[in-house]
Amino acid sequence: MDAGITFSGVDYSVQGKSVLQGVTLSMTAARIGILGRNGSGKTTLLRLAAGLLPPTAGSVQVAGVDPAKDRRAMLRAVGILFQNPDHQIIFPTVEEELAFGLRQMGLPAAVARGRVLAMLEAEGRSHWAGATVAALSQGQKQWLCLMAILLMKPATLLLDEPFAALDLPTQARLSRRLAALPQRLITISHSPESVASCDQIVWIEGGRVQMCGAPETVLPAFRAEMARLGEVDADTDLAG
Ligand SMILES: Nc1ncnc2c1ncn2[C@@H]1O[C@H](COP(=O)(O)OP(=O)(O)OP(=O)(O)O)[C@@H](O)[C@H]1O
Repeated sequence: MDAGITFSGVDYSVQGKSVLQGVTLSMTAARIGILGRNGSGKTTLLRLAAGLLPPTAGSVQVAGVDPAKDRRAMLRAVGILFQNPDHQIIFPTVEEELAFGLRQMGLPAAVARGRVLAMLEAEGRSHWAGATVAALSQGQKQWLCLMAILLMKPATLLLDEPFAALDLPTQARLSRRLAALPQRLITISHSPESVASCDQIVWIEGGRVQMCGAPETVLPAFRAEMARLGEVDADTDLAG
């Protein structure tokens, strides 16, 4: 595996609001889970790691490269799956959407098309090639976005709640498929169960790293804190 993703003293503010403060992290393990409550800053962290946002202060490095400065290098380095596929999909048909990343990487149209059709066939979904994206359900759109990323074979996959819109059999299939991938996976979740098999857990709270380490250390502390907060009959502590 490569040198991973490092954050050094990263702050991120938007519209005068401080979203992340002093984040210093080294994400080098093969399977990394990012846990935290709603609004804690998880998605922002992922977007910084993908170079979609530049830090307000500090620096982010992906395999030694600033992801916000070298977008082309990032196509091979990281692929990001957004929580909402509607924020990701650009093209009207499945085939065009799947081919887009490959075309950006410089592949000729005929080669990109061949890879897209081969993947659809391997997935038993050849009939989807000309289908309009608007005709797909949310779960099917999420699957489409994941396939688009897998076609590009990035070294690290950044997954923002990848199971949120999927039914249980599809979740199980996707879990098996993700588990078998050779790439580094960084997965956001609210649920400690879904990241229990990761090698490294990053717990974000209020825009800061609350804890980072092995699941045996971080998950009991996270569960205890969530249980404590659940006892408190108020949501005034929720970031907003
Ligand atoms: N563009 C923006 N403008 C204003 N506030 C923002 C913006 N982006 C993020 N925030 C704020 O930053 C905080 C963290 O947002 P973020 O989406 O990173 O949280 P999250 O941990 O991924 O939440 P969730 O689990 O609910 O998806 C939230 O309070 C959010 O309102």
